[in-house]
Amino acid sequence: MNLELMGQKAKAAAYQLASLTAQQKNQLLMAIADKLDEKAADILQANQLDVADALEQQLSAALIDRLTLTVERLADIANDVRKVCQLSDPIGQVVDGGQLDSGLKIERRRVPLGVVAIIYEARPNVTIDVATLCLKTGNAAILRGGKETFRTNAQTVSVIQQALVQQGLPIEAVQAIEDPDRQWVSQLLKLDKYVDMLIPRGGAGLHKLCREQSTIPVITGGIGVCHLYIDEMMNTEQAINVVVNAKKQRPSACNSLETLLIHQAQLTAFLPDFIARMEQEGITLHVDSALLSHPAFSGREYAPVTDAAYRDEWLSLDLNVKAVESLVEAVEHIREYGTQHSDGILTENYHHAQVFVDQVDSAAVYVNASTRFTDGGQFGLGAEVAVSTQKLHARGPMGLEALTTYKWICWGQNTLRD
Ligand SMILES: NC(=O)C1=CN([C@@H]2O[C@H](COP(=O)(O)OP(=O)(O)OC[C@H]3O[C@@H](n4cnc5c(N)ncnc54)[C@H](OP(=O)(O)O)[C@@H]3O)[C@@H](O)[C@H]2O)C=CC1
Ligand SMILES: N[C@@H](CCC(=O)OP(=O)(O)O)C(=O)O
Repeated sequence: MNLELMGQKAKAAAYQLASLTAQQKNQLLMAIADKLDEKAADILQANQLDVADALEQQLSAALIDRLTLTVERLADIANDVRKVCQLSDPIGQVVDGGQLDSGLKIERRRVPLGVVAIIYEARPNVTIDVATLCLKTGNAAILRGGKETFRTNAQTVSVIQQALVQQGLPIEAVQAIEDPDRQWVSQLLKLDKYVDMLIPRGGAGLHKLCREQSTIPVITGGIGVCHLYIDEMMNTEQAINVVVNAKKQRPSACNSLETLLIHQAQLTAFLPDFIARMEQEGITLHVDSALLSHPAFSGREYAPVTDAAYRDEWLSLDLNVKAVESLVEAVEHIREYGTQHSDGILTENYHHAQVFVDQVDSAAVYVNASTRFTDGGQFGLGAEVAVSTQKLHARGPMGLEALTTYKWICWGQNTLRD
């Protein structure tokens, strides 16, 4: 494998993609979706081998859940590609502009970034989501997925490349680093001559590596230590339903709930029903040591939460619980232990909701809703390339617009500056 050559070819492909019409790009995406359906058996077979290896290595349940494709999941992925077709193409949109006194007519026009590289977890849908969003925005992509999903990714990338060929486009528009050796990741980080944006999706080690070694501008898709705060003014039953959804709907995802903060005025009314429901749902509570003495917890064994557990994701049916004296204390806890991903308040008080929204510095802040909504599909973006946990140049679920930049186009009539 020659990464320099890969970069060169990706750049050349990107120039070609940049001048495709919306119709041509949509045709390509439809071809990818149809090929995914056609090749479903091959993809699922490769995935079964990846999953079998992961099971043999006794990898975590969260990793295996992310890695696993089913007939339904694969059909959903293909349908998501079709949904991206239906979105309007941001490329070529004139953001603003006008006629200047000098006579120049200027336009600020949306254009592709060029080449986007993504390092991501062992989650096969990401390969398709990222590739289709990049192609729809006229960007070439270099993909480096998690080592546990290399067989599945080889199949899905091949499907994408077959669709590219069918549409008369260069296969280098979507390339994958197929060798799992991490030395290629280190080399990729230095390809600034060809790669315009790097998106590392994953944990702290990956982000540190990219921050320290990448010569390419980086947008981080970071871990989600997500919180819900139950305010003193909140209906107990509704709050419990939201907590169950945020924790249980897909615990392996980065936007699932890890820590529940409860206003102390709610404890007596809330805890008995809450504890019973958690038992019923199979959710294991990890209780703050200061809260363990509450009578609602007596007669049962609970492990106290460690500081480290507050700072990390469970990604399983485990949940930290802590009482706070005020909204201010809840916000302070989230500032200290959160990862600026997704955090929410459950309240019937509009003013409290506003304070929370203003004071919590996360990519997605929720009022009376589950944190599980932080997702490009759910936000109406079709899909996502990552959930950015930084502020520049994109934040939260990154859809089509996040894969564009703009250009100033200046139309003159042999116009000269005075
Ligand atoms: N906000 C977002 O968009 C996303 C957030 N996440 C968060 O990240 C968490 C961790 O996920 P996980 O899969 O464990 O992530 P990892 O950081 O372990 O792995 C993600 C990718 O980075 C690579 N990688 C990690 N460390 C290095 C390194 N030192 N050198 C080279 N490559 C490296 C991995 O390669 P290899 O295969 O060799 O291990 C893999 O391809 C999730 O729980 C989730 O919260 C995950 C995805 C999206
Ligand atoms: N946005 C996605 C989760 C984001 C994601 O892919 O990250 P992860 O679950 O950590 O691999 C969803 O809601 O399913």
